[in-house]
Amino acid sequence: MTQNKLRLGVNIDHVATVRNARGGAYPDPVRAAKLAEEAGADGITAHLREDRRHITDADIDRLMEALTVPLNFEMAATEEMQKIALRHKPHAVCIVPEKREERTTEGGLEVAREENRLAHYIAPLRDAGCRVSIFIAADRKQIEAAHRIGAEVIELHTGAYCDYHAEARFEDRDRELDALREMSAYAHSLGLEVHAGHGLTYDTVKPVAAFPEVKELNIGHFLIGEAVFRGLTPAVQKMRRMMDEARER
Ligand SMILES: CC(=O)[C@@H](O)[C@H](O)COP(=O)(O)O
Ligand SMILES: NCC(=O)COP(=O)(O)O
Repeated sequence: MTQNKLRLGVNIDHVATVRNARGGAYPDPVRAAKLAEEAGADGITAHLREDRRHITDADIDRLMEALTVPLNFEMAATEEMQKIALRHKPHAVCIVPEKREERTTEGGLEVAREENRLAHYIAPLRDAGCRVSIFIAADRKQIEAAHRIGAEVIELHTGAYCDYHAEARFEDRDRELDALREMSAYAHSLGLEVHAGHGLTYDTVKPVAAFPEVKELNIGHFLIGEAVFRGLTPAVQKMRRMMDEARER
C-alpha cells in the first residue's frame, strides 16, 4: 500500500433502506459490509439517523462485532448519539447535520455558529479514542471552525458537485469542483485530514479522487444501486479501480 493511497469507505445505509421497506431482516447491511470489505473497501460507513429510517441501533451493534475494517459512524450532534458512540467507541465518528424532513443530507454542518457547543460535544468522543470528523461544505469559514474545535478530520460534501453534473449544469459543477479542490488543499495546510463524499458515482469520482490531499472517499447510495445491476463485489471493485487510476495520474 503506497502512502498516497486513497481509502474507500463504503456506506451501506441503503441496504437497510431496502430491508426496511418490508420490515424484516433481508437484505442484511452487515452482510453487504462484509462483502464490501472483501471487495476492497478500506472502511465501512453507516449513518444512524435520529428517525432510524435506514440503519438501526442493532445494525451498529452487529457492525461493531463483525467488521475487520474501521467503522465510520455518522451521526447528528445529539446527546442520544453521543451516548451510543461512547458505548461503541468506533474508529471514527463523523458529525453530520440532520433535518428530519430532508430526503438526504442536504448541506454541511454549521460549525462556525455552533463552535462552543460542538467543541464541548466532540471532546469526550476524542477522549474515548474516536477520530472525530466533521461533514462540511467546501467553505473556508467552516473549515477554520472545524480546526478550532479540535476535529482531526473534515469530510467535504460533494453532493452539489454531483447534482450539477447530473443536471448537466457544467459551469456550476466546475465551480463546485474548484471550491472542493481549493478547500481540500486549505484544510490539509491546517493539518486536517481531508475526506470527501456524498452522491459520488463512476461519472463523478475521478476528479475528486485526483485531489492529492484527499485521503478517503465515502460512497454509498450509488454503489448499492449499482449492485442491483452488476452485484456489490464488482460494483465496489470498479469504484476502487477508478479511484486508483485517478490517483496514479
Ligand atoms: C452524511 C452522508 O452523506 C451520508 O450519511 C449519506 O447521506 C447517507 O445517508 P442519507 O442518504 O440518509 O442522507
Ligand atoms: N458521507 C457520505 C457517505 O457516507 C455516502 O454518501 P452517498 O454516496 O450515500 O450519497
